[in-house]
Amino acid sequence: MERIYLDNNATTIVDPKVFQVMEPYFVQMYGNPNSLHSFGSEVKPALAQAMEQLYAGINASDEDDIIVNSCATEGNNTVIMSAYYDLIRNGDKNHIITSSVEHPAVGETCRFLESLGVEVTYLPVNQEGIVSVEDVKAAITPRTALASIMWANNETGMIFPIKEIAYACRNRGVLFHTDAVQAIGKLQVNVQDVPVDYLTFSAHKFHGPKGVGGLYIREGVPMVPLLHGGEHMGGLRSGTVNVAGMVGMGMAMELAVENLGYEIREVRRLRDKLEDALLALPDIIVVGSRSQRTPNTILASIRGVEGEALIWDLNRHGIAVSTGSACASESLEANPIISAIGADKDLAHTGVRFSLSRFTTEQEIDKVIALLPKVIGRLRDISSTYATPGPACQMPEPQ
Ligand SMILES: Cc1ncc(COP(=O)(O)O)c(CNc2co[nH]c2=O)c1O
Repeated sequence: MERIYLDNNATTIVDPKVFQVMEPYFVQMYGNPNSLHSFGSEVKPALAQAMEQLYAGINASDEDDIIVNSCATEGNNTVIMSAYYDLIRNGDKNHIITSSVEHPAVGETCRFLESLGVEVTYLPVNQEGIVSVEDVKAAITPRTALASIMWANNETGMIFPIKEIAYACRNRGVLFHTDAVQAIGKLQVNVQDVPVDYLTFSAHKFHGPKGVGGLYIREGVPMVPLLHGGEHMGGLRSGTVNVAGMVGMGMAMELAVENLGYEIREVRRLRDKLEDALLALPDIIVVGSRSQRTPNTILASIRGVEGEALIWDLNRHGIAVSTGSACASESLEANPIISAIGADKDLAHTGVRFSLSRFTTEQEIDKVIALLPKVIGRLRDISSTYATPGPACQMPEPQ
């Protein structure tokens, strides 16, 4: 059976060009870059080039740092724990600001710090699923150590006003971190234009390998390492460098920037084609306006159809989608994002996320469009809660 992959916000295929540059560092040039002999020294030029690609990809200046780690979960933990060690445990701060729709790598790390006595403000989102910069400003106190707000949400694709939030934090002397995992390769990320202090990303979200990520640290801002035990990454992240992974991530970053125009035009066109077909069916809503959304993502709520049921039915036809972050895929709980925007309980159990990539083809989208009415119709026919097409789905009234 031909399979169609529409879960790119969970992970992406490694671009063949990325795999090609990685391969030699598994079986030919496999030395440890810290070794003094030729096996170690021969890999250094590739690491230097990869670092240049990462700096160029987010327009970082030479004075800034980018540390290569294992993933965005590690990067998010590193930033938040650094704020705790440096500013809260050893300083006079005791407050962190984040949003109620962050990836668990931020949300659960903040909850862990609450167990250590840190005060955390979880900002709400509006019915579009977006955090307001006014809410960030209002939440800042003299004891706020850090604000951490994602650039784009992994379930809805909604893009947050990060430039405004970054300036609001800078003007009030608060360090600002953004989780840019769902932004790299989908919108322009320029740290000269957007004054973030920390920024995290993960290679497997933009056609690089799993198990390698990056943490950007602006010159002069504090960083207490999470991992100790060696001088790797200037002592900011100990552990033998994942040479092949770093080389692959550098190339993936270069290609992500190179293909941004295609993503914004062509991937968006295919996403809109699929979204239009979904909205032509009765009792379906999509979270958030397209103009405020990453070009590849649709979070749809399909009245009368449990999200998991639709996933399994589509999976039987070879189509891969998800109810949201893979981390939550096993749970049958209401989709927290749809709940957060104020939609009713029934809708919150019917969320399904479609996320495309530059490798998605028009033929694949056409096949999914042809199949959806049958799959949704079958599930509604056997649903105990869905009788006939209800009133056109209304987004909840603004509170
Ligand atoms: C915004 C965001 N931050 C952090 C992470 C964690 O990245 P990792 O540490 O490299 O895994 C993810 C992964 N998000 C998803 C993983 O599966 N479905 C998702 O939406 C994410 O979307």
